[in-house]
Amino acid sequence: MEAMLEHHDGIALFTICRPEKRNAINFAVMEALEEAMEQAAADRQVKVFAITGAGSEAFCSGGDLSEFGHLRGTEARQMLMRMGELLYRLLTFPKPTVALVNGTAMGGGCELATACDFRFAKEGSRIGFVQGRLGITTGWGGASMLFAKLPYGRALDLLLRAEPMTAEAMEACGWIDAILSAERWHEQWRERLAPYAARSLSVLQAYKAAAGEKWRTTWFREQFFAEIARCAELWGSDEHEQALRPFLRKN
Ligand SMILES: CCC(=O)SCCNC(=O)CCNC(=O)[C@H](O)C(C)(C)COP(=O)(O)OP(=O)(O)OC[C@H]1O[C@@H](n2cnc3c(N)ncnc32)[C@H](O)[C@@H]1OP(=O)(O)O
Repeated sequence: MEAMLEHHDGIALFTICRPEKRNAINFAVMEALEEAMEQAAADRQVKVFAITGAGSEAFCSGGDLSEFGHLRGTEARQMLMRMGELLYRLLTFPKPTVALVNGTAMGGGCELATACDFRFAKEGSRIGFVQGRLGITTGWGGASMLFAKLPYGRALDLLLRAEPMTAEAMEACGWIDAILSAERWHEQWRERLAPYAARSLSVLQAYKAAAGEKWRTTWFREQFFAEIARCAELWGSDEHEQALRPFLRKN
């Protein structure tokens, strides 16, 4: 089982279940995420959609490099567009969404979390938009979302540094909404989400409809998918191939 969907007190919790790969996203996880979002959007008992990773090490290490690292040309572009479409759907989801960052988040794992309305991180988590060190850019719309959600200089700094940051640094720049205790992680994120789940579905959906206007403009959509197309160009570059070589040799 690559992922699962559980329900707790009005919260639909989607868990990526690949701890041995630090919860990297492969095609099976994409499919499971698509199904989970469809179910959670349609289920009137669900008030909040949350995403986390299995195990105690990682939230999500981004795209599965052993599955995606060999993709070239059209195949790479299709993979990036597919996940980009899913993250755009998550960004415009009709109910509040939360990334429960329970450990390391790297690359596309940070893009996944950025697409959510809120990001709560377990203390000690390391978070990095590391794509720039791999000869690529964010390829799932992450930069477009980041520029819209953080002050311009903070967003650009994270992307250009392309290095793992502490949870404290990510909270200071506004990406993390709250750092929660490692010992009381499950209890604390439930406490944080309970007030949202206590609101009526019609109120939640009305606020999300208002929030969604910003993302549905032609300008934003074009920027979001142009970013993905640019990453697809870089995916086949020598710089990216060289950066992945040590990883692909090992896997
Ligand atoms: C789509 C575009 C993108 O997402 S580009 C960004 C892709 N992601 C990355 O570059 C992150 C690569 N991974 C790492 O830096 C580290 O594994 C992190 C996440 C920091 C975790 O470190 P650590 O806890 O020490 O674990 P580790 O490196 O020993 O890894 C454990 C096993 O998991 C695997 N793994 C990890 N990340 C990925 C990944 N993205 N795709 C596929 N496999 C991954 C490692 O290869 C390792 O496997 P094994 O135990 O050696 O077989």
